[in-house]
Amino acid sequence: MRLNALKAINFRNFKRFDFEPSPYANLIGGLNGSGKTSLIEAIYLLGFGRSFRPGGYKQLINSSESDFTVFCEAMSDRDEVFKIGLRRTSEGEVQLRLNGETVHKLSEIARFIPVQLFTPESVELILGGPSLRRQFMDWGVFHVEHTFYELWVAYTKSLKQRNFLLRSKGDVRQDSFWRAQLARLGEEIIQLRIRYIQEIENFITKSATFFLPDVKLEVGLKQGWDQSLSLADALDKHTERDRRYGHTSIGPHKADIKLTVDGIDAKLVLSRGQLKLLVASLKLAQAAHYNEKKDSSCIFLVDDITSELDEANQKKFITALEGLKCQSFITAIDSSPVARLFKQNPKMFHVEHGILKQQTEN
Ligand SMILES: Nc1ncnc2c1ncn2[C@@H]1O[C@H](COP(=O)(O)OP(=O)(O)OP(=O)(O)O)[C@@H](O)[C@H]1O
Repeated sequence: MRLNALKAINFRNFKRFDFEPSPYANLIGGLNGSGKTSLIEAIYLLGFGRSFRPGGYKQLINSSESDFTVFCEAMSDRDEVFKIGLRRTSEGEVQLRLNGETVHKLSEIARFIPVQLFTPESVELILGGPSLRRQFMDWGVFHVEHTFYELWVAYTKSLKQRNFLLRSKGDVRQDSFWRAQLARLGEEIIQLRIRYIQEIENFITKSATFFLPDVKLEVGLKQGWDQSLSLADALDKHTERDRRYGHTSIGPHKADIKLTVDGIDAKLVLSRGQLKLLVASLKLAQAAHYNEKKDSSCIFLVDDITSELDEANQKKFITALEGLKCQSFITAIDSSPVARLFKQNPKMFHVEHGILKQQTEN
């Protein structure tokens, strides 16, 4: 998938930007606070329906306006064109458009914009809690298994219902109904995740070897309950405890990805620089798997590449992106040295005080 055109109105410090990116590499330069991150944030928003930065959607609306709009024309690798628009107002109204029609679910537009993000905060994927790794895994499952989203929505609804019942010390018979629902949906979810992790494992180890040749990484899935039990049996076993604490303590909502080096948790043995390279490997592996499964490519958003990777690793990262034929949007304060790392010249842009201009010379 590639963006042929991207437009935003009243988004962060931009009154408006409207441009036609390269189908491959796009480099966005500009001083601190000029609007580079905001530009890639607009693309992320189309792929996830929310920002990757803290603060709610109101922060995204230009401070002197009351709504923002982001619009793109995307083209699949089979040359199908999708026109996607998202508008949010300060009153909380959300409008989503797909090919001129109103749609109601973010997932209906998100599945057309498969976005990978690599920023200075991405190291949290390893250092942070399991929810970030679940999000990473579920991005992949969502994009390759179309049944996943509905299953996940149904599971989370049942989980909320059961937790409400547990907190309010409700009817035991109702609890066995919700346990059965969770067990049925949860087993389906975990099967999709197991298959995904099995498939992506080789991509991850190959990509990690490229960036960290001396590290022997192992990847596994913690499914969220004792693997020797069915989810129904595990939920039964934990019922007393769950009633006492008022929430469901096991299930796929507690899953995690295990990343180990010589049997030890990667975050305990790798340096901070190595952890960044591991994150780069994970994101590129996910994109490579997506390419192979979908016969289509992801869109890569990379914020502040020079602060994240040394020059040799910037070169490796860019070589990997070029190999995957991904469309990329890469920001850097000084983008000229980064441009020289590409085999094919990237399209160059410059942002100054919320005004985007294309640069004609590298
Ligand atoms: N809702 C908003 N309305 C107007 N301006 C905003 C809004 N939100 C953030 N800004 C401003 O937009 C500017 C651009 O921020 P952004 O993070 O995109 O810059 P950047 O070029 O990535 O900077 P850096 O290189 O320092 O990371 C900042 O000056 C910020 O204060």
